[in-house]
Amino acid sequence: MNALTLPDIAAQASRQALPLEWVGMCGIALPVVFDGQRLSARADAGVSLNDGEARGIHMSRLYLALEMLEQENLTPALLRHVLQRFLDSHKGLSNAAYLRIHADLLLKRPALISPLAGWKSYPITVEARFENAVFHVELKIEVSYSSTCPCSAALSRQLIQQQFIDDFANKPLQHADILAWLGSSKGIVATPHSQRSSAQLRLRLDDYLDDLPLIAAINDAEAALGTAVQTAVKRADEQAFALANGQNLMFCEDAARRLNLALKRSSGIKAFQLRVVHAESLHAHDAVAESRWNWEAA
Ligand SMILES: Nc1nc2c(ncn2[C@@H]2O[C@H](COP(=O)(O)OP(=O)(O)OP(=O)(O)O)[C@@H](O)[C@H]2O)c(=O)[nH]1
Repeated sequence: MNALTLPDIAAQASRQALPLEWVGMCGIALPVVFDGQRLSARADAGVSLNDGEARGIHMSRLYLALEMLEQENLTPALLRHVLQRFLDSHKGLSNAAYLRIHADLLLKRPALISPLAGWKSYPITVEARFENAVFHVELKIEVSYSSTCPCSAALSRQLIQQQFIDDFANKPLQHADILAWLGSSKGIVATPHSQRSSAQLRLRLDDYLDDLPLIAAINDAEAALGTAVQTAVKRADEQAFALANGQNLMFCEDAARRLNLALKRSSGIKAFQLRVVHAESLHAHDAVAESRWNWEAA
């Protein structure tokens, strides 16, 4: 059999000599390891194509470099190695390398009162880039929480007062009657609206971190928000959640401000952008607030 040489189109000269900012593959399936968990991930891997004369990059070389992520814990150092391999395998063609990893991180969360626990899924993206010999890592994290509208709560309280006036006007106030009234539907004639809400965090990390502060950032964000969505829930937990929401009324502006203050204190973060989305049950549209810190400077 004749040994034919395989045609290599990527090695041809480009008809239009033009550099490209990003060339690569998106949506590559691969397992990654983080905090002892094997996560099912999707990767976007790319390099710049600075040599405008070259027809194409070598996709397979980027793909094969991703093997490094299969066994080793995902750290800034590992991401840097992968990006360095992207560049080493594209000498003369590329001077910037990019990697985005999308996955869902599962964390076990205890119930508020009962001795139960359940898993919660957090969509994360780890984004690393090597540009002009400088290495950067960013994290994107989504955290779900519950928010109860403070305005709606005040309006509901007013209606409850009005109902109290209607039911007890010109009557002697008896403790037992009031207690029974409070336990009836008239005692809560109006309820404030609450919604499942989402905080989308984009965190630029300090240089030379040993680990990705994903779990710490999630924990700090949930502590600041106060009413993270729950996993396993018995009635005692639901009651505690109702109380927590009643003590934690917030507009989207409140949520954004709280997160801003908490993330400034969170370690390993040198800049951030955040966006909170309250998927309103009052409206068919969302209430949204955004905040950033050090973003342009970092
Ligand atoms: N550059 C480029 N390659 C593509 C594209 N779509 C598919 N490929 C394929 O990706 C495959 C791998 O490309 P290379 O990494 O250059 O493969 P190779 O030449 O066998 O590997 P090397 O010898 O390391 O260069 C090739 O078969 C390409 O046809 C595209 O849009 N651009």
